[in-house]
Amino acid sequence: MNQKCGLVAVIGAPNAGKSTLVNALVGQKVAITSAKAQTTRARLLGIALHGEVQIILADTPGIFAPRRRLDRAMVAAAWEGAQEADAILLVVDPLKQRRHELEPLLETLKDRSERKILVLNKVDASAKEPLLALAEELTSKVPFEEVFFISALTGDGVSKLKDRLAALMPEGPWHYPEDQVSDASERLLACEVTREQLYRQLHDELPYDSAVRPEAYTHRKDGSVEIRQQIVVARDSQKAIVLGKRGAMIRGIGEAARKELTEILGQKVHLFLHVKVEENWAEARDLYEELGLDWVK
Ligand SMILES: Nc1nc2c(ncn2[C@@H]2O[C@H](COP(=O)(O)OP(=O)(O)OP(=O)(O)O)[C@@H](O)[C@H]2O)c(=O)[nH]1
Repeated sequence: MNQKCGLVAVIGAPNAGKSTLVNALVGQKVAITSAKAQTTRARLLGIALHGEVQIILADTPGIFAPRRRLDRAMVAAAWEGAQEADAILLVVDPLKQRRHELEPLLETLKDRSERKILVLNKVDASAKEPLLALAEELTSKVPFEEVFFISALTGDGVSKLKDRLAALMPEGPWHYPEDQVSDASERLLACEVTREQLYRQLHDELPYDSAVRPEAYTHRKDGSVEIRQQIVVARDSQKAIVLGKRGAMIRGIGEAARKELTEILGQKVHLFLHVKVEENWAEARDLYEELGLDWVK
């Protein structure tokens, strides 16, 4: 058996479609997607299989100009993902290029020794001519070895990209068992599902300063799982928003998250959510560790 296995770092400005692409490559939902920028806080890995090849995808947090400690930790986590990679994919949304976030990435990428691949995403929503011009412009700035035009949403071009990635992976034994599509612990994945529901149901009312923290994850004797989570916000006024009138909002969030978790985990789920106010939680070191991020001063 000639097994192959390698790591691909997926980077790009927030909202470029990285999580959607990872899901499309893996063929099932592992990373959480959302229309709101910067939702990827923890680094989740997706594992795609292609014949004898295992492609490990680092679905990195959106990289943007870091201001606070949390942001800097996210950037560090993103680059850490790119460090040992056999290939770096830069995913760009041609419609919203977010130049202030893209330019520093291009600047850093151009001096890196890894194989670099440019992925122009969302071709389903873009015209052809500007796409070609953009590809030309970006390749003149960074020596990308290849350019792919894809739609992570419709799947257009994704299998071609996957074929190519598989061909690039070095020989070596698989790092993960065949049936494992993500090494994100179920605990963390469960928090991501709740966080996605928070974003979905509160839209722009939800402050960026909020997080979902795992409290307990217990397998009950009857085959069901009991999940307890904390929703952390920075102020009392935010707590009131999350709770809603007579708790209606948090009940709706919990119910939707529970349904999705039941489907993902394939077992009965009991989900308990608590809202906690923690001023300056973003500065709390233990939370960083729970999120799987390095503490960056
Ligand atoms: N039309 C279209 N929309 C897409 C495509 N790929 C992703 N999107 C949408 O773009 C938005 C952002 O996608 P994500 O996959 O969450 O983006 P991301 O780069 O992981 O974002 P961050 O987590 O903020 O870094 C979502 O609303 C997606 O549905 C695509 O190929 N075509």
